[in-house]
Amino acid sequence: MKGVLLVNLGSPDSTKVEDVKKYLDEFLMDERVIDVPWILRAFIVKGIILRTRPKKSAEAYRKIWWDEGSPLIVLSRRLREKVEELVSVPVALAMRYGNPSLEAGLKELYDKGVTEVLLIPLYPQFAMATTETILVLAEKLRKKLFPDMRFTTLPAFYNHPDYIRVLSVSIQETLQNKDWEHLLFSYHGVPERHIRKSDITKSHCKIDGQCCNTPSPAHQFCYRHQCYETTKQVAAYLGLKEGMYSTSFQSRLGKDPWLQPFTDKTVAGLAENGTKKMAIVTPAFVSDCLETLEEIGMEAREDFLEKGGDEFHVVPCINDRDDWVKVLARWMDEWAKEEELLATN
Ligand SMILES: C=CC1=C(C)c2cc3[nH]c(cc4nc(cc5[nH]c(cc1n2)c(C)c5CCC(=O)O)C(CCC(=O)O)=C4C)c(C)c3C=C
Ligand SMILES: [Fe+2]
Ligand SMILES: [Fe+2]
Repeated sequence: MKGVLLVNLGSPDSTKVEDVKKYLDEFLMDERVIDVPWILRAFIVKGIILRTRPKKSAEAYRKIWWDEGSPLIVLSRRLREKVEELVSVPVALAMRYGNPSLEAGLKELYDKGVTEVLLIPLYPQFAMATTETILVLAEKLRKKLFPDMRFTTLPAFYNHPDYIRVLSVSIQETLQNKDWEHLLFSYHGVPERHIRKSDITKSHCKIDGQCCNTPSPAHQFCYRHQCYETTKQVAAYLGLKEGMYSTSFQSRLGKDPWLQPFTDKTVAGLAENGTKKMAIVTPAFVSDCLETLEEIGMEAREDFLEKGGDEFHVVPCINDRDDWVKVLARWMDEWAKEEELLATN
């Protein structure tokens, strides 16, 4: 029997400092997130980051937490419920870190008799720190606990026409009747090293002005290329002219070089250069979360207005929009009917 597992990043169980610490410990000790040898990672994470960050992050989570819980979890649950109503196979939900765990999600399907699983990492663009770590853990759990299960993975959908349409329409709807001079596409950042590590050609990704526009097999796993491609295709769909939009990367951590330009500097620069009305969309996130609601919706907004901007419009993530639910359900049905996944890719 077939079934689907939707997998998102995860959140702490509550906004208590100890729960945030437990979540950050599991998240940041992942070798695909902080990709240094274990001993150094343990020193950085346990010896430095976990001493101060949980308190600060817990305060940030408190500002965005909903009565039902973490926005990311609540929105992912709503997505699962809505999708399951439209498809003929069971759909479970799991988080890479925290709860409901990947193990619990697989077990839920297994207990229903599912042995053929479609894994859907809820990330439009591939990254070692997101998609890859889900697939690695899922395979580890399969081997150990569910050896008769078989997995198929939904490929990154950063350029799929259905996804581009849903994202573009969500932008159109949010910005209709609003004035804006510049639309910023802000993606979660990653260290530059992650891009080089995922380069299957070992020589393509120079992280310069050219590589992401030069066709290469490396782009199948290049987060930076995939982000720029999402921007390009949405801009084409919306008919945006050059100069009206740009791409940036947010949420950096630590001292390594991370993908640039940075969102905070870009937002400040726009205000300082006289942009009065801006809009921002965050396509690396399918569900609204700490990084969109607090970092963009609160911090970036405040900074833009303080530096002279007048209007700051935030486009919500695609969350559980009906058109997105229908697209996901169609992809699942195509897989269940053994058609080629994302055949238009
Ligand atoms: C080295 C650190 C990090 C990498 C690499 C990274 C990549 C990455 N993350 C997301 C999506 C999300 N990240 C979120 C929170 C978050 N991310 C990091 C660090 C890295 N992320 C931290 C420390 C945190 C926790 C919050 C904080 O203390 O600032 C979230 C929000 C989770 C929530 O509960 O709301 C998401 C979603 C992507 C897509 C990505 C690489 C492409
Ligand atoms: Fe992150
Ligand atoms: Fe590139």
